[in-house]
Amino acid sequence: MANDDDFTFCRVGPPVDGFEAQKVADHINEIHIDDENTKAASKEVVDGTSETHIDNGNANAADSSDQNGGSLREVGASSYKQGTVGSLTFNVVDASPRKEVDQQPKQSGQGVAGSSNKASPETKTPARKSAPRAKVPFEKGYSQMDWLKLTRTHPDLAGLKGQSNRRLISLNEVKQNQSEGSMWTVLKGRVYNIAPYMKFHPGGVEMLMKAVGKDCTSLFNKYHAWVNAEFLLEKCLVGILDEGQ
Ligand code: HEM
Repeated sequence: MANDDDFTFCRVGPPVDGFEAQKVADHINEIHIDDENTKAASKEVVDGTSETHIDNGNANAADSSDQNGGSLREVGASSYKQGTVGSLTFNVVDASPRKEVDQQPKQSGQGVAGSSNKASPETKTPARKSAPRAKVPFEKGYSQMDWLKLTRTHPDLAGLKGQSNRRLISLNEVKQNQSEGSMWTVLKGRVYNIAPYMKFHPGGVEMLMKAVGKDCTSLFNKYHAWVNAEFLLEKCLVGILDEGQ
């Protein structure tokens, strides 16, 4: 060995047969290294002056650095320590696999994908069950913006021809309006002519056709309770459903 004062060793075991530790260090039994990864104490051969205690953990890092002049550095997946005892310097390399504690923050980062972090309730991301989207690409000129423009410019989208839209309408009358320009539906107690909205409906014509001639409130709520139909269909209002009939 070129420099007798410099020891570098990797997690050595207890002295092997025939090796007399006492000849190398007087206080060999007072020296121990606690490794949190294994909790197994390894006895190291150094020139002990007083008890030397090295913890492989952040909480006690001061023990190793301050008292013994050692330092802790992270080298890839292993930890690497350098310490001094008396005039001797020594290095401890822990090449054991990283503990689960180190892996936990990484797992919580993956929580968004909602896959493999079942063990910890804190890191669990609530699984959001949403219905599969069934939006239909709109034809040119039939976007929601185009619909809003039309509602502002068209004089009679409902097809009222001068009639009041506060009129009470029976469900029977709603059923009778299922022709091309006059497709009535009931939504939340109001009767609308949805014929002009057909090609603008983001869920497609086929879906909206299911609403024609009947009360579509439950279907509407099933797919998109959040949609503000009162606003969207304001100009399509024909009347109020006569609940009594
Ligand atoms: C009667 C008035 C209705 C209006 C004003 C209306 C309006 C809308 C609007 C604004 C959207 C886009 C929602 C979004 O982007 O989040 C939409 C999507 C949709 N609508 Fe309607 N809708 C009506 C009725 C219905 C009915 C009766 C059905 C089913 C039979 C239906 C089925 C759908 C579907 C499947 C979508 C696509 C949902 C998605 O993107 O996840 N709609 N509708």
